[in-house]
Amino acid sequence: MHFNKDSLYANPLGEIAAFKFDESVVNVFPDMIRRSVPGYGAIISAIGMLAGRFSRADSLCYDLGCSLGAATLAMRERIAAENCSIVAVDSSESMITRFKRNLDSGGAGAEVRVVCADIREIAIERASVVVLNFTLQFIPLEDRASLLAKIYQGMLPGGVLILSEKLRFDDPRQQALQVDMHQQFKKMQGYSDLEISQKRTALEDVLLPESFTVHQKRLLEAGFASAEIWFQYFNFASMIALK
Ligand SMILES: C[S@@+](CC[C@H](N)C(=O)[O-])C[C@H]1O[C@@H](n2cnc3c(N)ncnc32)[C@H](O)[C@@H]1O
Ligand SMILES: O=C(O)C(=O)C[C@]1(C(=O)O)C=C[C@@H](O)C=C1
Repeated sequence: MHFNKDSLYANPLGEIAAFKFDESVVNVFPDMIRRSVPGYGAIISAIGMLAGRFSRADSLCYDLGCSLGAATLAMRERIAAENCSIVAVDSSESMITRFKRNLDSGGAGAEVRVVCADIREIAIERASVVVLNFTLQFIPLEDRASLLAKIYQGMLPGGVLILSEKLRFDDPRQQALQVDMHQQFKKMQGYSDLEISQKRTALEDVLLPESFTVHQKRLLEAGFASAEIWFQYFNFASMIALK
């Protein structure tokens, strides 16, 4: 994997284009996500642990919005069930091309199928584990309920959905505090005020965070028996929904 340092927003940009998962982001992605999402590494390893526990024989594990496959690779290491493979899906061709190239260089464990597609358009079937690791936040608000309902319907009884998201808070003081602490986290990771503010502009209208209450309500409406937060670090959280 390439570990180029993310300096995409380091210089003043005249016009700030909407954030896209293109070639320039792919080149710096592992560094960008690790320095932008507090707790990212902990979440990736827990996804591996959960896949080890919930994966079933003759089932599929889905990594939806897989990017360069960090969650897929963590799951692949831990899946011991017979005839259980991983379907990794992303709509960014640049991400998928790079992920396939990295995957070709080897590694043991569950079989992995890498697919370039829109997750709103693929079939979900025989799923024991489904991962949406910081992906749902990029799906238009009006499409989120139907996507979650499709996932629920494609899951086997006893299956798990791991949903990680940037959260927003209804209380204005909480919202201001948590956003501010996240910015402080980014500064401690070496991002400048300019980088932080230009990235914030690029993500506006692209990354749409919702509150935990909204996520939980929608998961229950999709059919899940329960949905709880298992990890939170400021305004970034990961939820477990059980079928
Ligand atoms: C923040 S990244 C996900 C990080 C990744 N899951 C990980 O754990 O490293 C969001 C990803 O979702 C993908 N994405 C956004 N909308 C999508 C859609 N409708 N269908 C498929 N992938 C999508 C983007 O291309 C991007 O790679
Ligand atoms: O909120 C931010 O400042 C972020 O950079 C978050 C975030 C994400 O949550 O996906 C946005 C885009 C990149 O993929 C990496 C991190």
